[in-house]
This record gives sequence, C-alpha cells and structure tokens, in this order.
Amino acid sequence: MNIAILGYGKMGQNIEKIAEKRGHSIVLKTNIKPNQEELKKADIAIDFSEPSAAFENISLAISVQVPVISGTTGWLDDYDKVVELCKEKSGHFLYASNFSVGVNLFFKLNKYFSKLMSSVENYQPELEETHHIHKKDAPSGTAISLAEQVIKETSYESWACPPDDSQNNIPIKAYREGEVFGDHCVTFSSEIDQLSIKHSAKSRQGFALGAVMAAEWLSKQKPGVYQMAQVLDDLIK
Ligand SMILES: NC(=O)C1=CN([C@@H]2O[C@H](COP(=O)(O)OP(=O)(O)OC[C@H]3O[C@@H](n4cnc5c(N)ncnc54)[C@H](O)[C@@H]3O)[C@@H](O)[C@H]2O)C=CC1
Ligand SMILES: O=C(O)C1=N[C@H](C(=O)O)C[C@H](O)C1
Repeated sequence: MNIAILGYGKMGQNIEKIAEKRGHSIVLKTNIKPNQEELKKADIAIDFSEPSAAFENISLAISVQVPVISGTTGWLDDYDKVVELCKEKSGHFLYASNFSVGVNLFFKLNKYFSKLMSSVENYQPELEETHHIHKKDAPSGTAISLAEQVIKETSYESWACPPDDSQNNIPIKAYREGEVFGDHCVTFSSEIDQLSIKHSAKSRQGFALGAVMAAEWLSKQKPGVYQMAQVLDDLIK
C-alpha cells in the first residue's frame, strides 16, 4: 500500500519503519496539515498527530476519499462529526485509543474483570496510568477506554481525573514520569482486599505494528466506521 503518515513524531517514525518492513511505501510524511494533492496519492492515511490537529487531518482524508486510521488521543469531542462525515462521503475510518494487540486483549480482560467485580458488593474501581513527560493529554485515551468499559459493567456513571469526591465517578490517576511508554492498571478495592490487572508497554513497537495491521485490514473493508476490536477478532480467529 501507499501510506500517508500524518504526524511524523515518535509514533509516525516507528510506523514508517514497520510499514516499510511489511512491504509498504510511504508516499507522504508530514508534521503540518497535509497537502490535499499529495494526500490523494495515498491508499491509506495514518494519523498520529496532536489533539488539536487530528480532527482536521481525519476530515481532510475522508473528504478526498482516502481511508484513514487515527491513534491520536484527546480529540474525541469531535468524534461524532467524523462519523457523520464518513457516512456522508462513504469513507473508511478507524480510531483506536491504543492499537497494540496486548492492550486490546487487556480491554477484553477488563470487561470480564469489571463484570465479575460488579457481581459482588463493596468493591470500588480505580484506574492509574503512567506515561512519558512529553504527553499532551491526560488522562490517556487508553485510560478513558478502560473507564468506559468499567462504566458499562458497573453502576458508575462517569470518571474523574484528577479524582474528585463524587461516589459516582471512577477515579483516574494520571502520572507523567521520564520516558515511560504507557502503563495502565485497573484496581477494584474493598476494606478486605484488592484485585488489579495491569498492562505495561515495553516500547512503541506494539502500538505501531497494531496501527499498520489495522491499516492493512481497513483497506480491505467496505466503507464504514470501524473499531480495533473488529481487527483483533479477525486476527485471533
Ligand atoms: N492509539 C495508540 O496506540 C497510540 C496513540 N498515541 C497518541 O498519538 C499521538 C502522537 O503521539 P506521539 O507520536 O508520541 O507524539 P509526537 O509529539 O512525538 O508526534 C506528534 C507529531 O505530530 C506533528 N503535528 C503537529 N501538528 C500537526 C498537523 N496539523 N498535521 C500533522 N502532524 C502534526 C508534531 O509536529 C509531531 O511531530 C498522541 O495523541 C498520542 O497520545 C501514541 C501512542 C500510541
Ligand atoms: O501518548 C502516548 O505515548 C500514548 N498514548 C495513547 C493513550 O493516550 O492512551 C496510547 C499509549 O498509552 C501511548
């Protein structure tokens, strides 16, 4: 495939290496809003830019009929607008807060864990995430996905980061330390004990490989808005 990389930072550079190893060509890599004519030459666009840039990049790709996947976090207030545009233009779009296969298995585990813990009384959930000091958004997109999964399986209605006093909010603690690639931990605690599940990324390789695999997958789908869970289900069939 001919790939356009929208956001050639830490993730964009990792994606370039993995995509080339898998036989793809990078026809555009940019750290600014992409040129429309150059973008049109791509079979697929991969956006790992910035919270303030993602919506414009994704919308542009959909408007010029280039399927697009995005891993950029912190822009989801505009997600519904992208879904609408995608329908209107018969585009292809896939967003994931985390593309690594490990984290997507962790998501499955978290849904089961939350369901199990909500079936017994007196356990309160709490989330912790730790990332490198350069990260622009907090909490991480992955922590938000984890919190939403807990909410679906429990009586909690929302989350709070930093934690507040409300009994209805799941507390999320976000830490920024050194060059940590991404750690996420979900804990349910009672007066008696606590149970936790945790995922730690050892590098950015898993995110980048998952993104390239998702791009390969999306290029074979009919127009629509897709989730990483669908990619994973096909991978682990
Ligand atoms: N979904 C996932 O699996 C993962 C998501 N991320 C997310 O991806 C995003 C990027 O992460 P990193 O590569 O670590 O950040 P980074 O800061 O290293 O790279 C972002 C790049 O985007 C560029 N940029 C700024 N405005 C742009 C525009 N209008 N168009 C194109 N590029 C533009 C910046 O110059 C920078 O080089 C973040 O939101 C991060 O949270 C990061 C890792 C995994
Ligand atoms: O900014 C990062 O680095 C990461 N961002 C994503 C997030 O916000 O969840 C995914 C991963 O944790 C790394």
